[in-house]
Amino acid sequence: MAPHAEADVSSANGDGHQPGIDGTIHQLDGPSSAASELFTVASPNVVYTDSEIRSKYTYRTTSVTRGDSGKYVATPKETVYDFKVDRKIPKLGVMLVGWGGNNGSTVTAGILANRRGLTWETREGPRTANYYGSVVMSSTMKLGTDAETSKDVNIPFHDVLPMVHPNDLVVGGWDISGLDLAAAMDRAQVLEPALKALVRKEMAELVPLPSIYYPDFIAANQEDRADNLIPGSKACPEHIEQIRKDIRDFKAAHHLDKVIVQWTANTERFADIIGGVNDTAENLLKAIDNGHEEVAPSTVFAIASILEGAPFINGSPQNTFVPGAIELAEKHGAFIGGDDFKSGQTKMKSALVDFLISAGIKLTSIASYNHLGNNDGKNLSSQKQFRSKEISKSNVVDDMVEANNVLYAPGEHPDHTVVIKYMPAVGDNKRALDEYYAEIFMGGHQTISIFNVCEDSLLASPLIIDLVIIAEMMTRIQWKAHSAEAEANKDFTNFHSVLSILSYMLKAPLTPPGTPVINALAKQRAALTNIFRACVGLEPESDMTLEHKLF
Ligand SMILES: NC(=O)c1ccc[n+]([C@@H]2O[C@H](COP(=O)([O-])OP(=O)(O)OC[C@H]3O[C@@H](n4cnc5c(N)ncnc54)[C@H](O)[C@@H]3O)[C@@H](O)[C@H]2O)c1
Ligand SMILES: O=P([O-])([O-])O[C@@H]1[C@@H](O)[C@H](O)[C@@H](O)[C@H](O)[C@@H]1O
Repeated sequence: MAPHAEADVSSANGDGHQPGIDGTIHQLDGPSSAASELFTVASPNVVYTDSEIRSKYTYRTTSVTRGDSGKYVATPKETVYDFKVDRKIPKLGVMLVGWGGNNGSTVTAGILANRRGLTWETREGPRTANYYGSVVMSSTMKLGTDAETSKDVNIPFHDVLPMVHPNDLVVGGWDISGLDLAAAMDRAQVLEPALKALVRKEMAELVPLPSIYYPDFIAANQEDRADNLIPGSKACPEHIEQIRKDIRDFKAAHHLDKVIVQWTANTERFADIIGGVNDTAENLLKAIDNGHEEVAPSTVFAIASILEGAPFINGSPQNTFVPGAIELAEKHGAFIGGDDFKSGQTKMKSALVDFLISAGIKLTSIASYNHLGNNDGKNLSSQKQFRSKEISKSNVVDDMVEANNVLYAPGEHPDHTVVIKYMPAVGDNKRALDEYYAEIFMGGHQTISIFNVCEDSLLASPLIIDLVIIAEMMTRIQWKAHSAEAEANKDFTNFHSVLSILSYMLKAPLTPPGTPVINALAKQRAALTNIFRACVGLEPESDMTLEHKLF
């Protein structure tokens, strides 16, 4: 295989041929992406054609105003939307920036193992490939209640809309380290030897494309792996064009319908927001033309993806999406999402804090310590990179605190500290130690202490998959305000460029400018689930179960 050639993870041979694309592997494994018709919605508001699902959806909210007396006035509000879902499941490629890292190599091997239905020996006995930890592939949603038994009927999340199957993903990407994916897998020290042996041949065929390297944005301790570089140490138009060409070439080589780019490379330092440099789309493009040193590699990848029409997702905490990048995405109608995979300690926090505060327990202190020994931890041992992570890990409680003005006065919030230490010995198996301290009834206290061993890359990899599948699904959903006289196809439009629907998978969710950030895990999942349900004309999941209460 030519050096730096990306390849479908399913390529069972080394000549660059993509059997997965041509269906050879599929014929062996059977089509995994055939849209399973698990259910249809019987409603005058939902119409199925061969190519589309159309639904008329009444969105019910409550508008609140202050009356003259100072009392709130709550007014139920209804807005009717038309949704249109393209049922054609595309041939989808994902290009990972940082493909040779722990996450990149692990998710690639995981997709390959799932696609081939591999089973391998471990100390605890045989294990078979799965997608545990993926909301899309391993969780369910309530479809409704059985008409006869009144029991809940739950369906796999993946079946609510015609989504891409991760087994069908064609994976490629870039890395400043030139190791092939088999060597990268060994370097990562994440997967069992028996599993690695089963995928080694295919993984060895996968070699990351050279990437851009601006030393000032990541820890100096990363320099020793930077041997696979595109010339140039600061942003320039040539870097944009090279990355755009890489995306086009990857799409053409694998006969893809779409490509999604996802950053799973090192955490960068925050970029300064500078008027005239990165505050607008025009200034940002000009800054790149002028080789401004404050434009980060992740922002260059985001710009290249936006200009190439490829959704770009940031799995790291840095402020990739400077204001100019967001404006550029909006101008081009391109999708972006981020920031920072929410995989372990913070995911737990965004559920536990929601539980405590919504239970009326006054959380007063959160101490979050963690140590890890992988290369991510090595990079984060540098203060500027740690600061990026500290920000994304610290803001996750804000919405839940602000939502409870009984417990917290305006501006009041729990003490919250985040510590990350690099301890090579534990490798990818991050230790997260948390103490939650709260005031309870009549001056009492509750102390919750958690010791949480997160195998970081095995928790992050399913999120990488979910982000790709959901972002791609969003490219096939359009909406318009319902009006009987509107022509059938007139006025349909995409969701906003900033895909806040991805929040569940992210620590510091990016939202459309001026809109609130929701970190509470249950709310994030409900938003994702209920938007997808609305696209097939179904009401939001309700746990009222009046049918079980109104006898
Ligand atoms: N549970 C998790 O693993 C988790 C959770 C949240 C966020 N993250 C973030 O995901 C990212 C990846 O995590 P990881 O454990 O895989 O880290 P890693 O260090 O193993 O992998 C990062 C890879 O990016 C490469 N890289 C660095 N700069 C690059 C550039 N400019 N272009 C291309 N490649 C570049 C490195 O060579 C490395 O191979 C980190 O930013 C981390 O903070 C990870
Ligand atoms: O998602 P989470 O477990 O809260 O956060 C993790 C941090 O605890 C860890 O230090 C870092 O290396 C990972 O990239 C990830 O961000």
